[in-house]
Amino acid sequence: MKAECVACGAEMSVDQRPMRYQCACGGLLRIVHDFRHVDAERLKRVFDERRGMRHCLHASGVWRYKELIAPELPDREAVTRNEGNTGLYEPDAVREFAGGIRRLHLKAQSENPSGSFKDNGMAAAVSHGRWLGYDSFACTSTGNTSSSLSMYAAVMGMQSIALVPSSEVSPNKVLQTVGYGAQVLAFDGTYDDGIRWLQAQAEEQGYYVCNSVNPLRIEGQKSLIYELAQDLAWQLPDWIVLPGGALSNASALGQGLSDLYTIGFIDKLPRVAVVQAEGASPFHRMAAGASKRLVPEPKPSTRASALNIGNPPSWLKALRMLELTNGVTVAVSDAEIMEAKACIDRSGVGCEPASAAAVAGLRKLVREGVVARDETAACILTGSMLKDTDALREFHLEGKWNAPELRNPPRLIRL
Ligand SMILES: N[C@@H](CCOP(=O)(O)O)C(=O)O
Repeated sequence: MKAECVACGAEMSVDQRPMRYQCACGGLLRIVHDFRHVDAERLKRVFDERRGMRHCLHASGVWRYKELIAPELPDREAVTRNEGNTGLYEPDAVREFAGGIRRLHLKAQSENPSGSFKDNGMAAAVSHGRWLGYDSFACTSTGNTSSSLSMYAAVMGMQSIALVPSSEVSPNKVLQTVGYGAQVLAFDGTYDDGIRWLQAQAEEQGYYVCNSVNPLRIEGQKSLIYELAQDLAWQLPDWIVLPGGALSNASALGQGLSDLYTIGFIDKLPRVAVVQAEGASPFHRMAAGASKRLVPEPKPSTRASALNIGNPPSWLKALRMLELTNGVTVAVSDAEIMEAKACIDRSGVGCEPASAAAVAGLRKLVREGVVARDETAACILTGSMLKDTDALREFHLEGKWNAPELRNPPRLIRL
């Protein structure tokens, strides 16, 4: 597989150990494909046929698109838990909440087997790591990446190591990671500190790193936009709106949209909006400011714990995506996030707080007139409602946050 540095353009291979995550200049890598001979119409038919399949590699919502993700990877090395194939919903209440735009879809990546969007990318990363001969897989995580990694490591019968901040993470996610059998190492600090440690130690420890600094994670994750496009008969909405923490989804969207456009699957690029939490918004501050270099936030803090990241490694990839799609960024408060979450939960779709940032951000962009009421959008829901049950308790039982009309505490009765 050929990779290219996103900062300086240097080319290298990622076909042998030690796995490379960065160029000598410090830039992250992206996988480069040669799509010149791809027949778009034939592939669309193949992807449609695979959509109806069950119990085989191509039934996966990632490996359905294997030709565009990792054509060189032998099929026998591809690991799957039937990831992808997630639901697409149009709840009217959420559309109204978001400002009453013409059409709003929610793509529930939360319906992945470990309950978050990470599975799309993780399926590709662990498969690649196993192909290279690794048997120890590591990540640092606020809990979704670690749950996903430990699930796949368990499926492969291999070891996983998860560095997890000792505070401001959801216990549900940590317990899920423990349950799948990872060795969890708790530390004082944030995701950013964990990434620094892995960058320095992984090779010496023999770990294959499964965070989104790994270009294969991004390759797998781009299947999200392939699947959404296929869901919608290859007609994407005017806007794709997604939360931004480590910015892996923003990067994957850039890669996936560029593929779809280059190959000719779509003839128009949607605009993309990246929504950050106010307490952890270095990317938004950079995009809104004059300098195009990310200034890390030393003490990120948001209730949407999956977004609690001050130094997102993929910021340059995400910036390129904004340039490609004429995209925008916006920041929303924790109260706005929790209100949007209550509305999404009440619609029957449900999500974790970080996901709700997408809908809160869309609402703000409609209010500001950036998104017009006659436009269409899809919001990406990244994690399941059960990923953070403390958030439900705080909102419904403890009366935290606003929007009392959405509160629904149980009533005590005497039988
Ligand atoms: N919220 C994430 C942060 C890790 O991001 P990654 O994209 O580097 O895996 C998590 O679930 O840990």
